[in-house]
Amino acid sequence: MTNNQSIACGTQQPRRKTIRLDNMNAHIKNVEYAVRGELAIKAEALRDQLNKTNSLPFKTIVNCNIGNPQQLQQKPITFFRQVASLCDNPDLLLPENRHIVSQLYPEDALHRAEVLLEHIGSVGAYSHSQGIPHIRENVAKFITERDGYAANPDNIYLTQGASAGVQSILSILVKDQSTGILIPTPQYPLYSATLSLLDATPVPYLLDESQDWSLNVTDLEKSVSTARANGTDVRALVIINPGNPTGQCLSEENMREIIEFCYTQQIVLLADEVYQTNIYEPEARPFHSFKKVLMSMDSVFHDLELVSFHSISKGMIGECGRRGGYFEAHAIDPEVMSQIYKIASVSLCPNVHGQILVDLMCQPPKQGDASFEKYNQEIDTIYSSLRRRSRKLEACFNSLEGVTCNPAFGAMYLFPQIRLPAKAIADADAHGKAADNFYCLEMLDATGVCVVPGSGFGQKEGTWHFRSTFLPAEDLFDDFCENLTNFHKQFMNKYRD
Ligand SMILES: Cc1ncc(COP(=O)(O)O)c(CN[C@@H]2CONC2=O)c1O
Repeated sequence: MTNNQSIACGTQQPRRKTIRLDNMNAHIKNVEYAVRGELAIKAEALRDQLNKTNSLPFKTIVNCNIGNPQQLQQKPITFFRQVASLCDNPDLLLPENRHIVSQLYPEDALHRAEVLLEHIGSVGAYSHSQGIPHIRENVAKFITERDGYAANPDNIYLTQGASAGVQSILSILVKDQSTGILIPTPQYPLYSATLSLLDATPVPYLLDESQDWSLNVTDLEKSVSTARANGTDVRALVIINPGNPTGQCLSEENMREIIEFCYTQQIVLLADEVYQTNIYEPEARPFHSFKKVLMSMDSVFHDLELVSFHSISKGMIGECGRRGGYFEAHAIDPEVMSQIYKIASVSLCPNVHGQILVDLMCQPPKQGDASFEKYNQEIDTIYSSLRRRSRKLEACFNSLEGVTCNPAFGAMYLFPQIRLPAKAIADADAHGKAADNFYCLEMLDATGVCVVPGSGFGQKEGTWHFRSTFLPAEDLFDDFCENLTNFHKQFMNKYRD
């Protein structure tokens, strides 16, 4: 029987797919990214269910799994959206429209959009692959003003969020499986996921929960010497400061030790500083950039290879969806810089909307500008609310039986340790789940709150954690904490030994 005949009478075998799980890129199958993993997928399914029935014990899903402020009703910064909307619709700037538009937009927003468009042309055009030179000059100016040491626009790349910058630099650094990259435990899984994709060797170093998640250089040295003894070519150290998921903020002294360590061990320092304005104890734990600390040290260290990352997704801005960020590549071999440029050019350019927001993040309204008061008031309102919510949720977690939680000195997360009854761990095992994952699934089913199990970030053997943002809107926060408290009591009673 011909194929057509077999199709006609419905007896044809299903056509074998060309691309299948068994023959696709195996490195992709090894990738894990818990921030949007099992819990987040189940939360979306429950959200769909809520839209159809009210059969669940809660009315909404609260996504505390991801640092996505505007998903949880945080308002965008007015000035930023004014300038962005004018850049998107330049006819608004035409003289014949000015008398109407100037009733809706402040003078400094109109002027900023005109200046940007002089350098951009159209937001619909490809830009320079490194990012628009004018914006890179503004980023360099921001870094120089922040640190007190010069930054070169040629060493700055605008990126599709910090994620794209991190993945680009790691792909340059990783030669083959023997390449080792030091990543913290716990870590933000962008790093472990990208190393899986590149088939590189993650070299974990433990953060000390008993010391506010501090980093001990002695532990770094042990990790490096063990890895190198096993034939791993350890080349780079990832530092997330302020920390995700742990919220720690490094002291200047600790940073100097880390810089000396990298310099003597011939290790490239990758400084993920996307939370540099999410600083909740600025007196006790201020933010210092690694670039500033490096340049403040003896000039012998100034040749250390350092790549620093920043993003528009965090801080008080939270423009995650616009995908904007940058990295500054310091003291990188010029021939390697050419390779970085080549790879950037393969993707043509980062999106221009994200670039505009990077410009606004780095050069916001200044004292005396028409929009300064409103801008400052919006930033302060968001900042003080984040700080209050951080402390409220920390206190809530520390009030729970068997739970301890370090304060968040920075970032947007808390990472409490949960001590679970043996029966709960046994039940988790029976369900084929890690104990913290099982606890988080039970929390989601009972409250609609979606968090991420500590196993998605890595944790010290024998400990269990979960990560939650403190982003739910402040007017819902007391209910949010009460729901978590009630769930925890029920869970602990259910599994009490
Ligand atoms: C430490 C760190 N670096 C980089 C990024 C990437 O940011 P971009 O949006 O600029 O690519 C994130 C995002 N934070 C993720 C997303 O939300 N919750 C998280 O843990 C992050 O937490």
